[in-house]
Amino acid sequence: MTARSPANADRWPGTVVAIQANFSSVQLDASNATAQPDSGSLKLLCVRRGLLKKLGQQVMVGDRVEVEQPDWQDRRGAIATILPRKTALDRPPVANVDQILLVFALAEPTLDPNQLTRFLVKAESTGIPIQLCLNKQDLISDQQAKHWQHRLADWGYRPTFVSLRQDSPQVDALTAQLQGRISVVAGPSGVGKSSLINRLIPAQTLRVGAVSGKLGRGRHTTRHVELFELPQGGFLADTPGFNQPDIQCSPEALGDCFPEIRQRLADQSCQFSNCLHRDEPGCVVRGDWERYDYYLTLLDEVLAQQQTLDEQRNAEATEKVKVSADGKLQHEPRLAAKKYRRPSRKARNQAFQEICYDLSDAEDLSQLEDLEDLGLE
Ligand SMILES: Nc1nc2c(ncn2[C@@H]2O[C@H](COP(=O)(O)OP(=O)(O)OP(=O)(O)O)[C@@H](O)[C@H]2O)c(=O)[nH]1
Ligand SMILES: [Zn+2]
Repeated sequence: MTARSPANADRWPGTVVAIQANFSSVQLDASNATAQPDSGSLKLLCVRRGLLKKLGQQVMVGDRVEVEQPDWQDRRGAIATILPRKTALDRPPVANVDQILLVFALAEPTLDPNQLTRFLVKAESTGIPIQLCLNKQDLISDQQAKHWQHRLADWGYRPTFVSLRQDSPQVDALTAQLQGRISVVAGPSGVGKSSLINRLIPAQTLRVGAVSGKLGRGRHTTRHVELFELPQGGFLADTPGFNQPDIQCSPEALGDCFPEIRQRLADQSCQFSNCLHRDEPGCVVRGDWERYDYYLTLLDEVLAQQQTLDEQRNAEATEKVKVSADGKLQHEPRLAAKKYRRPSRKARNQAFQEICYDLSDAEDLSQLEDLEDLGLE
């Protein structure tokens, strides 16, 4: 985390840990502690400076920001700068994620290689590094653990085996992997994600980390993403948003989501550069490896998806689909030029309400110009 420099002495660096409506909860860096007593590990409820709004810059959970004019008493401030993002996940919407912590159980529920593959491919498709954690080691024999270790090594993964029922030293190894990083926890239901988070973040921290007032929504609502600070530094995002592993990537990109394929293509090349590794001649990927059939199944899925998308795009280009009062789809020709269409009354009202909401928080009056832009003055 960056320390404050004299040049930006009135700006306080921090990380956005939650967003609700127009407010961001910003956890200030611990390095601020010397400048303001009690400001380290302090959260401020912040609005966006008017200029950021004019530039159309949205704040995301995980964003590194600089806060101005902190009101230490009321714990409020204004976000003056959003620093460039290293990464930006879509679902869940979190910026600067360093790794995805994928949690599965070795038993109860039974470790299903097909389901694990779907989650792994989904995680790989983001391009963000993956840490695989296999929990409930206490429920299987050493021999079974070895079997999974070798099997997953063939897939290209080196998981951390843990048991949250026992004092597992491997949990410390996991702690070290998470330190100083932003990690998103993902995995199916019942594998022990909550148990792991409770182990990694003692109850005290969680209580302190809980948002209040205007930000106070449950941490398990789908829209809500929140980062929890780890005692050793770093943040964990626990979110259900990631947990439907619907694979959305192009057929050409799917191969990149399998370490086995990456490995084969690192050593040699297929005859055709756009090879999808099915039945093309001169393919170096096709062959006798465990997950090849899973690859083919997922390939069929993404090919079907792409076809649907192409059809939708073609239809959208020439016509508009509307749902009539009796639930039937109606096709209408598309209006030629956008500028002749007035925004709907609903859209204008919504935009108006959003701006009023902002104004009621008295950020500054420059947003009145936004009203003019919308023709609502
Ligand atoms: N035997 C055993 N049981 C465990 C272990 N870790 C968690 N459990 C149990 O597994 C069950 C599910 O754990 P949770 O932590 O709620 O799992 P989760 O992944 O958060 O589940 P969801 O909230 O449904 O997503 C609970 O009954 C835990 O007590 C473990 O290491 N060994
Ligand atoms: Zn090929």
